[in-house]
Amino acid sequence: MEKAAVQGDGLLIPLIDFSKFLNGDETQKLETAKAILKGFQTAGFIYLKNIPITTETRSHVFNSSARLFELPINTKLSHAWTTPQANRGYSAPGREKVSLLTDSSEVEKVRTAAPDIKESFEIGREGEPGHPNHWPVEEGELVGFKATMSDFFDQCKALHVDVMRAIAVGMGLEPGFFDGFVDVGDNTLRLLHYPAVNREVFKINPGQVRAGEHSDYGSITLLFQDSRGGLQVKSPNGQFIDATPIEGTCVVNAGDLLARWSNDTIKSTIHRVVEPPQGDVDVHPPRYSIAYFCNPNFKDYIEALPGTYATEAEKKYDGISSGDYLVQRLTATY
Ligand SMILES: O=C(O)CCC(=O)C(=O)O
Ligand SMILES: [Fe+2]
Repeated sequence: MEKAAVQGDGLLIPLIDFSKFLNGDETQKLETAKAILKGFQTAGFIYLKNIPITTETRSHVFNSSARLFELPINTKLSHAWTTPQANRGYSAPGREKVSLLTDSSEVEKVRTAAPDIKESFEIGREGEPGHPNHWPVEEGELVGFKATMSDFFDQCKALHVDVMRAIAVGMGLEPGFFDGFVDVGDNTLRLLHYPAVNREVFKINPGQVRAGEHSDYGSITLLFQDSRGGLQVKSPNGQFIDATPIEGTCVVNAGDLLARWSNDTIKSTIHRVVEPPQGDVDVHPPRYSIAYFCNPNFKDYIEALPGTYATEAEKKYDGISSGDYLVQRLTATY
C-alpha cells in the first residue's frame, strides 16, 4: 500500500495517505498508523498526502508569508528575534546557523564562513505569558496577516495531535496517549524565505548552502515546501538525497526530543537545504517554505515511552522537561 516519496542510498521515505488514518476503517487506520511509525523508525521522515489542511489555505499562507518578507529590511529588523525563551520574530540571513554544533564559538566560526542564505520569521503560541508575537502593522497587502497565521497555526496544531495519535496507535499505545502531552500547542510556526541566488554564489563557495545540515529539536516538524526543491535528507550511509517536492503533500520529520522520548526507536534525521537541482539557470528564483515545529507541552516531563525498554537499564536518557530541552538547544544555535 505504501509508495516511496523518496528513495536512494538506503533511504526510503514513504508517501502516506493520511485520510486513511483519519477516516478509514479500523484496518486502514491500523495499517496507516504502522506505516507512519515505520517511516519515522527507518527514515525519520514521511510525506503525508490528503491532510485536512486545504490547498487554498496553504497558498493563502504562502502568499502572506511572501508579503511579509517584502517589507523593508528595517521594518523586519524592528521585529527581530531576541531570545531562545521568546523564540519569536525575524532573523536576517546569517543570523541563525542551525547546525549540529553545540559550542557557540564553533557556531560563530561556521556562520562567518558561509552564512545561510535565508531569512525567517517565527510565530509562537499566541497568549504565552511574557512572550508576545511580533505581529507586523496590518496595512496594504498585510491586512489579515495575523488572522491568516493564527488560523494556520491552529490547523497545524491539530495535525500534530493527529500525527501523534497515529504514532501512538502504531506503537500499540492508546490512541489518545499523547493527547495530554500536546494539547497546549507550544509550537513554533516558522516562515522561511530563501532569496533568489545567483548560481555563481554556489560556484565560488562550494560549501554554500541555503540552510546548513541539522536535525530538528522537538517532537515532529510539519514542513510545507514550494515547488523549487533543495531540501535534502541524509541517508543511513551518509549521503544527502533530494527530498523532491510533491505537490499537495506535507513532509513530516521526527525531531530530537521525540527520538529521545522513544528511546531512540524513532530517528531524528539530518537534513539541509541546498542549491536546487535545476542548475542550468543564472539566477535561482526565491524559495519559500514553512516549517511548523511541534513540541510536547513545555511543562511536560519527557521520559522513555512505555514499550521502548524492557528494564530500567535500557533507558538511554534521563527524563527532561520539554521546555528546558528546547531552550537548551536554541541557546546553542543563535
Ligand atoms: O526549508 C526547508 O525546506 C527546511 C527548513 C528546515 O529544515 C528547518 O527550518 O528546520
Ligand atoms: Fe529542519
